[in-house]
Amino acid sequence: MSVTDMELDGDPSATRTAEDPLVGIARQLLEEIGEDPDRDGLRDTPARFARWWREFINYDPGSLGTLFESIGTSQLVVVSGIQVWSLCEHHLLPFNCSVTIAYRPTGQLLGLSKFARVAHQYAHRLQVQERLVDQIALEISTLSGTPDVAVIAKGEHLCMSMRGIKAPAQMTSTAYRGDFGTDPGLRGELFDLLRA
Ligand SMILES: Nc1nc2c(ncn2[C@@H]2O[C@H](COP(=O)(O)OP(=O)(O)OP(=O)(O)O)[C@@H](O)[C@H]2O)c(=O)[nH]1
Ligand SMILES: [Zn+2]
Repeated sequence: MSVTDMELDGDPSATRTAEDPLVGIARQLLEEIGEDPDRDGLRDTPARFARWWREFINYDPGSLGTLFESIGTSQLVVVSGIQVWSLCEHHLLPFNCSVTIAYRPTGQLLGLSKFARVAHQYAHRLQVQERLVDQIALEISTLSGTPDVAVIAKGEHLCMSMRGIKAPAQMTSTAYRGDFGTDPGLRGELFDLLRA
């Protein structure tokens, strides 16, 4: 839901700007942790909190469908180092990932920027890293019309670094579709490229 003018009493002509319910939730949170939401410094915090959550959840990936005519070869295309931020669904704490997307465009060629747009689209929601890579791989496959897609993400989760076990660590997750799942040679070519 966005922060918008809302209809009052079912009368579409009577509108006013309604306060985002997230503002009230943030005020309650501040009170619960012993803060005064009306003190200097915190007065605008509930509205900022609401804005950042809406910005995160309502992320618009923009245009995704730009495709180019295939050049008729089956070269491997790898886009690496795509940095995304997501939120772990267990603790609502951020994790960041460096995402690599590879595909063998037997169908059409996908515009270069679209790989990052897709990665951000699926990062902007409550996630686990394993599902994030799976969803990106499926979307790239659907958009490009090629079954051969690999996605690798290396992430650090604040829920592990700043709380709980407090052991910063990197998690790597992979999604291999099509020949990437069955052909060790193709995966080897990808790993060689990533090492180069
Ligand atoms: N597999 C996976 N686990 C995640 C991810 N993000 C967070 N987790 C883990 O989710 C688990 C939730 O475990 P719980 O035991 O229910 O929660 P908790 O008591 O706060 O666990 P601790 O983090 O060990 O203190 C933790 O082990 C987290 O490290 C993710 O993307 N993938
Ligand atoms: Zn977590």
